[in-house]
Amino acid sequence: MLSLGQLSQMVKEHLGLYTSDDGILHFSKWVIAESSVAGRGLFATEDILPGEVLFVDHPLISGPRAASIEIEPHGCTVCCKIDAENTFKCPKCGLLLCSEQCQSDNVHFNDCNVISRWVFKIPVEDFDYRTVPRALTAIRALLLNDDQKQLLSALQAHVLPQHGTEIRDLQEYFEIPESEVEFMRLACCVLDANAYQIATAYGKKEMSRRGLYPVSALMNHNCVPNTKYSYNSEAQMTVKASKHIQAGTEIFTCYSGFLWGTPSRQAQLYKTKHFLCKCDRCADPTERGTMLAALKCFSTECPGNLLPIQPLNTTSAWQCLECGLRVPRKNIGAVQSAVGSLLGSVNFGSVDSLEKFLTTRITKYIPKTNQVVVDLQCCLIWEFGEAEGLRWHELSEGRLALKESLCRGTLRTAAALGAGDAHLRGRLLYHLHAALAERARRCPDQYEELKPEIESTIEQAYSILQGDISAPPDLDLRHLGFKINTVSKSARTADGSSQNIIGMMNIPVTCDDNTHTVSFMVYFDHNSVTLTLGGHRQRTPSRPIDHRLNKLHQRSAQDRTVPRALTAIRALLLNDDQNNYFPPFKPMCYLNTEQKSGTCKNTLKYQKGRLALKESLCRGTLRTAAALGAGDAHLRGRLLYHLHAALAERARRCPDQHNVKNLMFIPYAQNDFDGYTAKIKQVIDPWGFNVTGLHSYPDPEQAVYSAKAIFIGGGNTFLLLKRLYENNLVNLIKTRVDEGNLLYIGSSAGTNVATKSIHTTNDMPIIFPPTFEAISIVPFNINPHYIDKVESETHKGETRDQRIEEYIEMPHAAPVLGLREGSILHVNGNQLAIKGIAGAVLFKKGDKKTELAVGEDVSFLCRYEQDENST
Ligand SMILES: C[S@@+](CC[C@H](N)C(=O)[O-])C[C@H]1O[C@@H](n2cnc3c(N)ncnc32)[C@H](O)[C@@H]1O
Repeated sequence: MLSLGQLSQMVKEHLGLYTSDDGILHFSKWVIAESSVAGRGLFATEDILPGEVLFVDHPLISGPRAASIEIEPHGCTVCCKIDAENTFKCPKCGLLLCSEQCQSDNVHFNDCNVISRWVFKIPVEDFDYRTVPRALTAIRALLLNDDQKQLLSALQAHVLPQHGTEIRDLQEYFEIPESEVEFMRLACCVLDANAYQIATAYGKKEMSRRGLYPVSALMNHNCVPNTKYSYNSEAQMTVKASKHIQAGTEIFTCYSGFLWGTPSRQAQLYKTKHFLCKCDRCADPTERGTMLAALKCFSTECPGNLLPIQPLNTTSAWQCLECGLRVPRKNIGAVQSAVGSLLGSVNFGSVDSLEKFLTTRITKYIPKTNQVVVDLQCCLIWEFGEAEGLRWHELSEGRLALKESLCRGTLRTAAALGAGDAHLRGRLLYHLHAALAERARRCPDQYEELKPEIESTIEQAYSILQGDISAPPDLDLRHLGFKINTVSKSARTADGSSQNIIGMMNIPVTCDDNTHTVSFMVYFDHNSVTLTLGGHRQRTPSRPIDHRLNKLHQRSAQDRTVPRALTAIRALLLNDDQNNYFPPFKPMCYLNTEQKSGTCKNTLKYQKGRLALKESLCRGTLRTAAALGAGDAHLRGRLLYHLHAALAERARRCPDQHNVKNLMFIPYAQNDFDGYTAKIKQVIDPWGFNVTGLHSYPDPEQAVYSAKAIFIGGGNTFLLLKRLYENNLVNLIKTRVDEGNLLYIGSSAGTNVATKSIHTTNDMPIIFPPTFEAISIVPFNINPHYIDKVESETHKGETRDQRIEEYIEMPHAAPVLGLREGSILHVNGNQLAIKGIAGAVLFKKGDKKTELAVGEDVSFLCRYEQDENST
């Protein structure tokens, strides 16, 4: 047996081999000492603050967890991928592998070398594919050097017949030297007493592993620990204080389920670690008032709860806190078994049945505070907003509210137990934040009210979970304040690879004193977030340097977990010339469009116009050729070929452009959404369309994504634009219209917002939109309901012409098309025509007002380029 001094020295050397990310060797604020709880333990030598790193440990050995192999036997023993179709047995040693690459990996080379030295009793083909992987972690102990073997042997081992059975099974297949059998058996006993399950990356399904972390192994257990631990992608384990640890006190971890009731924890600890915990929580029948173990009183008249009289005695009778009824332990056991059987009937794969079971069945038999209820509640929390079919945008109002209240309830329970900044608390705070953010997205009016909690929950969640491989991949971005609109989490990219897409995100980025709003697609794959440029840049009025971008830059200097997005974001700081070299856009696959490769600038600015321009140039040149009498000349053939290709491309982009049946009405310009929609419906439905109001959809963005045609009605333009921005619809509508995927109809205010800006509306500015910049389907302004000056008019106010002229004099002014009542501007790609019955007028800087007749082609307006510097 090593002395404490020798053990401390070995531990120091072990830690010294692996410095943490910050380069600090965390060994200064604690020592290894005799513990009154059990054997040796770690003790604080100084006060340690919550969140302080105690040490960063590295596994002596790691490998598959025997229990998980029983459940999921098809894991690769090198990369841990579970791939039943491709896994195969190594012909030399019988270990499972998933690829040639894994077979030639060093890890496998070493494993195989040890095993293939043994004499085989039966051929590899006859091996049960579980047997060798189950023993693999212990087999790897044979590869340790002498010092490491000594350290392993110095750790606590429960040498009992139930530990090490995997080595006995291994001996059925191989003749193994006795010394190796002995050491592997010891390794199994040490592993069972000390190993930690290694967390996997968020959302990644892989074979579960355990690791023997020698320093962590010296921490004793307490049901309310004062530390938390997390893993990075190299399986390094960082142990931090989850609460203030006073100098001289013992440093504890928790070996059991934190939200389990005392009888369950006791049973598990006894069975696996061979001790009965006597901590304060275990000694308190109510477990700090959380009543996690409580059962309903057996007396049907009584609403009270039963709890163990002496929780530290596993045979203690239970008693009702209300009526005092005493129940023998064996009767309690019978109820607990019945609850267990009831749980066996639940289909855990179905959230619907889980929710139904939780809300209608289980609470008939056990109190709402019972650990079984709390556990099921956690299952729902993790699923709502995250699982397939239950993504944020698909979540019903009821479920969103339920998620929020379950998060709050479970946070209360964790706080009552004294969890401190435990991983569980971080996870719950993240989920509460996400639920609140979703609520704010759905009800923008509530944003101001929700904002403080949205920010504080993510702040706390971030400080607890940062650097943790199992943390949600968008934690960083949410913490930086980016609003992420969930669209879909799984989609296929154009190159065929499967990606998880969180959604679209608009980031204001400052460049040359102008703030650009840039749309990104947000992807994540297990432990990183990727932002991909997509959508359109929009210039918005100048704002101060974007502090979030700076924050991201600063963080990159010290934090390796900065999302891979950083490089993409930095690219936004390039000037226009550099921008031309920016790599081609990736297709925005979830919108089902394929954007052609091109420079950033081209794709952004001219994508829409060029297809339409090509079409109209082909037609124009064909007309010229025909007028010249070209006949079937080569030139005509070439032009026809190009016209055909342009038409085919248009048809590909909008396969059913002319097959609109449903019209999405956006009533945001008025306040009576239902009444306004009903009015429009009454007129349009009889024409063979089905009109639905956007307000009737739970997720407006999602609804507009799916719409083929929208109609934005009139009312107050300021109010309308504000609501469009609040619902993130401005960029979305522009993108979809430009791609040819969405038909746009606007009347009055709906016409104003389709233009470059709303400067030329006739409405009163009753509310502030974030900017006057509008959807910009056309690059000029419109004045709807244009009225000519009536010479006999005695009214002394400004005429419409005077008002428009005032705008035209401004440096930022674009041309203004005045549409008289009964006029329509028909936009088809780059072809613009005045239609209807009343004609229009055009105001341009430096020009006199021009009359435009019905039928007139005004496509030239589309080519109007505003001086970029004048905004
Ligand atoms: C990982 S070791 C902890 C370090 C151990 N005390 C040592 O000296 O190496 C786990 C073992 O320590 C003992 N232990 C840990 N926490 C305990 C507790 N709260 N009460 C009783 N025994 C405990 C149990 O025997 C358990 O199996």
